[in-house]
Amino acid sequence: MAVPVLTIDGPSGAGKGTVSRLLAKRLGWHYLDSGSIYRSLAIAVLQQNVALDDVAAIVGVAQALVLAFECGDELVVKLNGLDITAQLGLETTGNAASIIAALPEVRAVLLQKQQDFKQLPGLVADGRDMGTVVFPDAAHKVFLTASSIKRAERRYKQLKEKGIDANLMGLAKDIEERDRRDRERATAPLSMASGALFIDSSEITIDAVITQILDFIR
Ligand SMILES: Nc1ncnc2c1ncn2[C@@H]1O[C@H](COP(=O)(O)OP(=O)(O)OP(=O)(O)O)[C@@H](O)[C@H]1O
Ligand SMILES: Nc1ccn([C@@H]2O[C@H](COP(=O)(O)O)[C@@H](O)[C@H]2O)c(=O)n1
Repeated sequence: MAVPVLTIDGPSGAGKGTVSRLLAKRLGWHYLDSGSIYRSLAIAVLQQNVALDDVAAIVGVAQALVLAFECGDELVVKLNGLDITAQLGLETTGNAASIIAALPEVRAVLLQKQQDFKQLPGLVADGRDMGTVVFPDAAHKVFLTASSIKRAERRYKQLKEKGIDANLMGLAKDIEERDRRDRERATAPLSMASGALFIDSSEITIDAVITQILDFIR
């Protein structure tokens, strides 16, 4: 039986994770936060003091990566049995993830780990290349974006709520730099999949985004 897949790609802070988690719950489907895999790898690489340009060593860390995901209201991620959820959302983690995600050898190792999430009754997958590379045959594809200043403001609020110190201008600069790297890399760059529904969430609520996607897939 074919497994229905809904892919939601877009830049950092567009709301992909929030919307995907809520949709997965609503539909009773599995959820893949592919960014958390790249982020977990970045944490493992940094923990082991591997340089971010040492391709062979990073591939070794990727091959040995043992991750467990617990998807409740918040996603809990364990690396080799240890809870790394608190480190996942840090900007340093996101920036390191984006640097190693540009390496084709790393993407090749992580491809199957992501495809393994495709299981009945269905999957909502969020990331940068879900609809273009990882699940090109997905039944439904969405490209979710928002202006970079809105995304920086949302990220700022999110970090402050977690008690993490943040600087709005610094966040905006980091987000733009990460977007540029994700869009311009040679392998699996961030781009809109053909046939995807385009949504700009700058001026609309999370509920409105969810309604548009549910209307699209029904
Ligand atoms: N339409 C919206 N209106 C207001 N706030 C929103 C909207 N969409 C998302 N947010 C808020 O923006 C923040 C970032 O959202 P989220 O983490 O889902 O983005 P993301 O695209 O998954 O980012 P990343 O790719 O970096 O993981 C969250 O605090 C979320 O609640
Ligand atoms: N499918 C994906 C998902 C993520 N990345 C890279 O990881 C970085 C962190 O992702 P978040 O979604 O958690 O912000 C992101 O900037 C990308 O470089 C990816 O390449 N492909």
